[in-house]
Formats: sequence, structure tokens, C-alpha cells
Amino acid sequence: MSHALVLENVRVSRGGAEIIKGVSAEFPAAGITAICGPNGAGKSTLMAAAANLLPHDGKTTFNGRRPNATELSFMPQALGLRAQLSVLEVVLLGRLDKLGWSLRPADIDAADAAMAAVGITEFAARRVDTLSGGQQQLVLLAQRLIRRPEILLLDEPTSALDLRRQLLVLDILKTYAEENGAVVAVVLHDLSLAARYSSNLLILHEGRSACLGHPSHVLDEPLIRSVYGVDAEILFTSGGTPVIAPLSPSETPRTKSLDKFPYRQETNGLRST
Ligand SMILES: Nc1ncnc2c1ncn2[C@@H]1O[C@H](COP(=O)(O)OP(=O)(O)OP(=O)(O)O)[C@@H](O)[C@H]1O
Repeated sequence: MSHALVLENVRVSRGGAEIIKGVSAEFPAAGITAICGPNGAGKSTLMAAAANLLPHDGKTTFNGRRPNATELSFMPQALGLRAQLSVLEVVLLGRLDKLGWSLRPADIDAADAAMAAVGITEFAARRVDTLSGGQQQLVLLAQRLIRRPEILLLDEPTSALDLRRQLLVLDILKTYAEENGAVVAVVLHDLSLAARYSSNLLILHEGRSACLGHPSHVLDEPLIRSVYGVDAEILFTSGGTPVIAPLSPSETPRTKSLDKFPYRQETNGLRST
């Protein structure tokens, strides 16, 4: 696993309107690409097209050809799971194409490991339709992880999660990408999480790419203002973690508890001191 997913001039039309208006981007292996942008910018549409689930113009290639179903796994935005199956059964469905009439110990072990990683072992025997939205999101992530895809595309995988689990999931995805040389692309609304975890940031605005590159190189306050229509400050905690702080018009443009640094002038990744 070490190839990039390459999108070339991707265009998607729905309901008679062009939603994605010619997006070209490379999602490198061994890191997270974050896809951000306002509501309706086209993030889900682009991701579904990249997963080849929507008709589109342009090309999506991996290793010079269209990725196949065993290489690519897509996790859509959270929808309530209504299946009358146990959590373990739902996770095992991630290996449906490999399952036989009897379960192999390796499949059970993989499911156990994935459930443990995302912290849902205690729910293994519970019916999935009795879980909360966040717990179901973790079940679906475990299901995708046991496929061990070379390309993992996830549409808002942290939308239903609490603070600790948002970090847990993004840590898992970053490690998965780095250890396996996999392409991981994640739609996120939280720019702080995107700046913290991604090595590649695509911001979509009205169906077009507003920026693409390492967050420390492309994310700045004028860009946030022009794309989101809000003033924001890019700050760093004492531990060097970037925080994108949006300001309401009534707020003074300084947050005193955090230091502010010239984010774009950093050339060696995100500031770490
Ligand atoms: N089936 C459809 N028919 C017509 N228009 C659609 C369809 N699905 C999505 N759209 C439109 O396409 C645009 C992009 O939608 P999309 O869901 O990709 O946005 P998004 O950036 O993921 O938004 P959000 O952050 O709200 O999830 C929106 O204006 C939406 O109304």
C-alpha cells in the first residue's frame, strides 16, 4: 500500500445542477487527507464520486487505474442502523466477501481487535439497533477497519462522537494510514481536528477546491473568512496543537489563554514547540 488516490477534473451533476465543478486533487498514502468546507459545498458528493458511488465526469485513479471494491472502503455519513444483528455480526460483515459457511478464527480475531481498538468490546453481543448514534458510528468504523482497505474514505466519521472519541478515532485512522501506507480521506467540519490530524487539507467551496496542501501551508485566516464568512484566529496551545477559533462579530479578536503564531510562515509542518 503506498499509492495516492488521484482525482482529475471530477465533475458531478445532480438534479440538473452541477455540484462538483471540476475538482482535481491527490490524496497521498500514509496520511490523512481532510476534506472540509461549508454545508452544501459538495464534500459528501465528492467523496461518493471518489468512491465511484455516483456517476461523474473526470477520473479517479489509484495506481493508474480505477480502484476496485476490495481496495476501497467508503463509510457514509451516519445513518441510524436498524439491522436486527449483533454488533459482532455487523463488524464481521466488513469481511463479507471473505466469509464462508463457518467463521475462521482469523475473522473473529480481526473483529475482536477492531472492536477493542474503537472501544466497543462491551457491546459485542448487543443488537446494533439498540446502540446510541455515536456507538453505531464506532461499529461502522470497526466494520470498515477489518476490511483493511488500501483506500479508506469516511464521511464525517466523528460527527456523533464525544471529545475523547473524536481524538481516539482520528488517532486510529492516522496510525492505520501510516502503518499500512493507506490512503485515508475524512470529511470533517472541525478545522482544528483537520489541522491537527491531516497532512493534506482540501477545502471545498461551492463545488470547487479553495485550497489543497498541508494545513500549515494552506490554512489561514483570510481563507477561512472568504470560505466560511467568519473571522477566525489560528492559535496554538502550549503543547503546539493548532486551534482554529471562530469569532462572533461581538468578540474581541484575541483569545488570551492561547498564544498566536504566524501559522503560514511555518515551513516544517505544524508548529510543535
Ligand atoms: N440528490 C440530490 N439532488 C440534487 N441536489 C443534491 C442532491 N444531493 C445533494 N445535492 C446538493 O448538492 C450540494 C452538495 O451537497 P453535499 O451533501 O455534497 O454537501 P456537503 O458539503 O457534504 O454538505 P454538509 O456539510 O451539509 O454535509 C447541496 O447543495 C445539496 O443540496
